Amino acid sequence: MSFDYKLQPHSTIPAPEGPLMVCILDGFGENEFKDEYNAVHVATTPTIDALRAVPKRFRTIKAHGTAVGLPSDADMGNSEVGHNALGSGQVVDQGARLVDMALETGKMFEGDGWKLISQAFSKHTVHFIGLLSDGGVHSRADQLFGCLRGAAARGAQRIRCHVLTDGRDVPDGSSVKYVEELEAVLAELREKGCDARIASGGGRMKVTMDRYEADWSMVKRGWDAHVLGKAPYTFTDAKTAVTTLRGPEDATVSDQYLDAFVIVDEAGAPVGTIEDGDAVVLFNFRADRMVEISKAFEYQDFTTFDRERYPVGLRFVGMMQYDGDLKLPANYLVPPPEILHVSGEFLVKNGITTFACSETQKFGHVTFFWNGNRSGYLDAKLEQYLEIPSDKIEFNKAPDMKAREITAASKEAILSGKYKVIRVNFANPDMVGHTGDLAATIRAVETVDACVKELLETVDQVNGRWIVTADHGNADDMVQRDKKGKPMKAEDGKPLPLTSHTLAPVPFFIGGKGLPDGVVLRDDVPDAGLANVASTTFNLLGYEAPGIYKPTMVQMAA
Ligand SMILES: O=C(O)[C@@H](CO)OP(=O)(O)O
Ligand SMILES: [Mn+2]
Ligand SMILES: [Mn+2]
Repeated sequence: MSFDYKLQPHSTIPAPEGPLMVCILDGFGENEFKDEYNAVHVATTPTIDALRAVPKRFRTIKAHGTAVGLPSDADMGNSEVGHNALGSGQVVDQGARLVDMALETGKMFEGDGWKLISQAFSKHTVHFIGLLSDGGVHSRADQLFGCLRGAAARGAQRIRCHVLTDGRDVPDGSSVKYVEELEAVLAELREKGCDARIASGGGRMKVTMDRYEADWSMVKRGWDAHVLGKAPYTFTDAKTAVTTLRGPEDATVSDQYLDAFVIVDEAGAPVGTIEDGDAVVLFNFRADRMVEISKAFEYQDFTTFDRERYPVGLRFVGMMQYDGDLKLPANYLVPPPEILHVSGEFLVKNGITTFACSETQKFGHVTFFWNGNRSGYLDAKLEQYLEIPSDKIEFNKAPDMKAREITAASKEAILSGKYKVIRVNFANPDMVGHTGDLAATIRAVETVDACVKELLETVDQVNGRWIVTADHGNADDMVQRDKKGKPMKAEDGKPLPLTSHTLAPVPFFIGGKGLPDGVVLRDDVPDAGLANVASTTFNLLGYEAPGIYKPTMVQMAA
């Protein structure tokens, strides 16, 4: 029987005259630490402050851990799982957890993806490329180690690791520690007779891990280093590479931005180029930053940059399949989560029009992730997706990013009368927060507050309704803290910046001139999280929520 997408009118909440806007403040958490390092708290935000003061129309919701399908409540939220939950109304086991289970049960080593790479075990090299940290957003080092040990135990003769340093999901400077940990595992494999080494690397924001085609030159730098063995810097070991490229203590380069490097032998030859017949594993489970490098490996006729040499007979797999529509890559180690019946499908199947907008850095978040990791339109006749090109610089240098352009385009869409749903993502609190630059992050938050004001006023002009929320924390804590929550300082007395997301819940606001006074937040869903937003969205559009979704957070007061 085919799934029934028909939406029923809500029993008490009437449909709005104007549109419903759903506005995501990326990386804007409601943190318990309300001190000078909380950019959300410190910033001057009259709009959001006023929203917080409206009774029964503001609450916080969970945005991390098991509430968004991550392995444990120690896992911070991120955009992928956050937007998946927001857009699908459901909590599914996410990549991190699925890989954990595949390793625990040994299923990983029985699948077709593993069979493919194992063809290279006896006579060729197996390469592992990915983000080396335990951030748990894109990858986890312990999962890499599990794969490495699994390959060596099953006969891999030669292994090469190509490591992207993090400093974004984990403290900056921790790259050295992760390289040491990996070197220890590789030494253990060498003792067992497997020739295992690190071959190349670079910082995640400079090499390989571009997303949404913001800057393909990053991917080319990765290809050159990992495949061709060409990079601006060569070293004979990875720890020296990372410590040298970070530079002197008073002028360090962040782990995120380390230049590409290649490890060479005493004669200066790269130790691990990728050759005909080799196997390549991308060990990140998260999709967005693996799609471009996957295309370079997978597509014979790839022309976006000159690969110079394309190894023949590669055995190429992703940790997961990163794009189900493109079937990219064709081979993978663990099947990705299946996210079915997302809210966008209900909308288009009921003839409801949508406008979705963000800048490049978050464009796929409000489209691809929102739609359960589907690329392209669900129905091109009913939807318009607008991407505003992001700047190609470090975002603390231009913390306004493209917020004003996004606002202008969204206002136009709201006023056009063409769309019933307007979906917007402001990247600033997250992207600037990741730089660890407190002053710039405060500015980012203030800019977004001003933009939200404009959007709310525009929605009011057309008697619409709105939801303002976020996908996870980031700007709400900009300092590393000890177990008691006390800000940590470096030896020179400077605070240690926090570049990662936080575990904080996020705000959830409803309102709008077109929202009847009686529509208020329920007080009987205290544990609600991002997955409860979709039901709420349908109610505010005047429909009952689909039965398979997490419960709504609103009701019409009696
Ligand atoms: O930049 C990214 O890739 C992640 C952090 O690793 O951030 P977000 O989940 O907000 O996209
Ligand atoms: Mn995000
Ligand atoms: Mn982020």
